[in-house]
Amino acid sequence: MEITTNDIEIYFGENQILKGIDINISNKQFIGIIGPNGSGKSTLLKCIYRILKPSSGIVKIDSKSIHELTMKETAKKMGVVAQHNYHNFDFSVQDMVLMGRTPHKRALERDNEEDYKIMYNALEKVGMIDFAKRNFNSLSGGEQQRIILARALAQETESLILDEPTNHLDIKYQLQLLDIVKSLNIEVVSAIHDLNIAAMYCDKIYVMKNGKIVAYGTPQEVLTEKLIKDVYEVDAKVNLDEETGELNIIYRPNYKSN
Ligand SMILES: Nc1ncnc2c1ncn2[C@@H]1O[C@H](COP(=O)(O)OP(=O)(O)OP(=O)(O)O)[C@@H](O)[C@H]1O
Repeated sequence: MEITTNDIEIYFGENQILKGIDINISNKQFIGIIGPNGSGKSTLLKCIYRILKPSSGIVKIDSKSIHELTMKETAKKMGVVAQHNYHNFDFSVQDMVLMGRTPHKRALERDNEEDYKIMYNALEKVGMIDFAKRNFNSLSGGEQQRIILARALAQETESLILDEPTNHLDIKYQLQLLDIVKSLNIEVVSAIHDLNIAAMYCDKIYVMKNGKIVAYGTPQEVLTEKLIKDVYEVDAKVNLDEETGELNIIYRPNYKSN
């Protein structure tokens, strides 16, 4: 499946937050979106998963505008793991994950055995099976994040949209979450702050600054010392591990530069 955005612009009041964004997510690639705080990453993702309507431009799934699709059709195509998980109602963990099945069901159709199987599989996959009966709001931030991933897995979509999915996670679960996502072998687009994580998992990276895409390419092409300085105003040393071919980014704090 393919997701594209054509010349997306969005204003909040007089402020233009996205200034003509063209991106493409296809070929089962893991696409990262990086950029400083406030550069527009979440806003772009929200346009893709239909929380926001762009002021102009279109988002397409397989060359069809998403606004020609029903919400249910969209929810069969893309699952979302976003940053804020606050829920007013205190659902049980298993009910949260079963919600992922909604797009596959008719109105008022009850969850069947197959849905329960998918829910338990998803909980197993994220290592949260023992939490099935707990209340979602009683979980830690990291546990909640893994449940939200389980819900997206239960949705069995053709693509995933992730907005800082590893925010609350310790390093083990950061890697676990992204390993699970990577193993799905579907199109993924993810906003990521940690550049080393981006280097490890992304096939391609878009770099945003002030509402524009300022660079695009493989991690090795994009994550240069110059770009990190230009975009983040941070001095860094980028090493390429010859054995693994992996990038390793080390930051230089200001107090060490003087
Ligand atoms: N509903 C809104 N009304 C007004 N301004 C908004 C709204 N939503 C976002 N913004 C502004 O748009 C800009 C981009 O926000 P966005 O959340 O997309 O950035 P981001 O790159 O995801 O940042 P972060 O790395 O901090 O999560 C910010 O300056 C933010 O304050």
